[in-house]
Amino acid sequence: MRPQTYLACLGTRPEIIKMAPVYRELKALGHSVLVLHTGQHEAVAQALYQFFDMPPDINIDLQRQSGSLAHLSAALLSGIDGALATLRPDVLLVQGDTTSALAGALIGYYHNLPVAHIEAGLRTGEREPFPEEKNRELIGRLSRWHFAPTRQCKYNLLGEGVPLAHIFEVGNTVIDAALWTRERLSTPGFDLAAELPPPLRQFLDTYPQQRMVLVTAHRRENWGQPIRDVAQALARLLALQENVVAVWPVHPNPAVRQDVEAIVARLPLSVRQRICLTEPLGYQAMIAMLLRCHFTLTDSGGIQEEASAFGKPVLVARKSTERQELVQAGGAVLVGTDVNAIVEHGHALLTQPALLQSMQLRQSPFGDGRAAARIAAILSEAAELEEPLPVLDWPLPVLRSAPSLAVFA
Ligand SMILES: CC(=O)N[C@@H]1[C@@H](OP(=O)(O)OP(=O)(O)OC[C@H]2O[C@@H](n3ccc(=O)[nH]c3=O)[C@H](O)[C@@H]2O)O[C@H](CO)[C@@H](O)[C@@H]1O
Repeated sequence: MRPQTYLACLGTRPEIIKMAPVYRELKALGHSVLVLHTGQHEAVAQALYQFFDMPPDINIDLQRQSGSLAHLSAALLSGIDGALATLRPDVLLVQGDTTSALAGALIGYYHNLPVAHIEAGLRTGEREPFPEEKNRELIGRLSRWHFAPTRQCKYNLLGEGVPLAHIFEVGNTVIDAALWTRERLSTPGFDLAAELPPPLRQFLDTYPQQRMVLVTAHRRENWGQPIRDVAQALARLLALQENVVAVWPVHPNPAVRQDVEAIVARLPLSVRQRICLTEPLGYQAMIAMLLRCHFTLTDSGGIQEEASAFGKPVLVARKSTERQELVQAGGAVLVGTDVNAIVEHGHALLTQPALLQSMQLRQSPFGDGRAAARIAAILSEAAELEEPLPVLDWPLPVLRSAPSLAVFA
């Protein structure tokens, strides 16, 4: 084996969760893996790095002057560029569709480094999710290895001209992370109560038997009225079902938090007391809540994937999804943020056991928990064969002579 140095460039909660299994597997094969934390999600990041035993080697001091994506991108580009001045990794690893991942891939390209894209090929084919859809398309144009979680993702990449030899269908590393974490929850001596924020602990003690709906909402396109509608729908659902409670880890974004809190504060006590709005949860607590819930109502990508690994039905609070596999397998319904649609589907899941059962998948369409091991093996094998590792050798086809316009008709 020829040991390589990999640089994982990442900065948000879901990237840390999804990169951790790859970090672990590459290290287990004897490679060196450096971690560059971009600082995009500061509040929750350090606890996650600690949980996954993946300490950052470099932290960018990200000065955010505003909420603007342009400022964020500019700061990330110069921060990652600066960090690379002192490092010479063989391969740059990026994950998913964040602004950190796009900036990392672009800087990799500027520095002539081969880029490996983990979770490649997800597409809605629409403008939304904004800006993630465009981020992942662009990362696709900059990457040497495309680690597609599903067959559909592989087809999406083939349709964009990525050569088959560069695409590897491996599953999603989030399933690895979720199954690993579930195992830790059952380690003798593990104290879940210590991982829960005290108000949530108290809430679960008050409602030990009640069916629980786990809610999250944070997508940019849902800010404002759509998230308020999700909160209204939840309130109506709980008003219809007295024996049901909800846990909602509210995204730290002040706009999201204020909206949700204001709506819940105005509800009658009989409903309000059955909704636990909590701060963002640590990963073990989050996995425990997923295992405990009846179903989840979410606009999060990672939660859809994790829920499928645990056989939990998902109501997807979005207009479009890049995770059609779950809808097609019957594990999720795309309900959007329409109040009536959410109430109708939520009520059906709470009152029709056969429907609930039909949505409890036995197998996740997103993988079997071995995605990271496959990724590490593929990268190691490439390092054996190629000297030096090629950066990008799949140029788009260029038309050398003007074709007749009929070709485009
Ligand atoms: C458009 C889209 O779908 N894009 C996705 C987006 O990520 P997302 O939508 O999945 O983002 P979030 O919902 O923030 O994170 C989810 C993770 O956080 C855990 N969690 C959540 C709440 C909490 O209180 N405590 C926690 O621990 C949770 O279990 C889960 O693992 O970016 C990723 C990175 O590139 C992409 O991979 C991915 O396609």
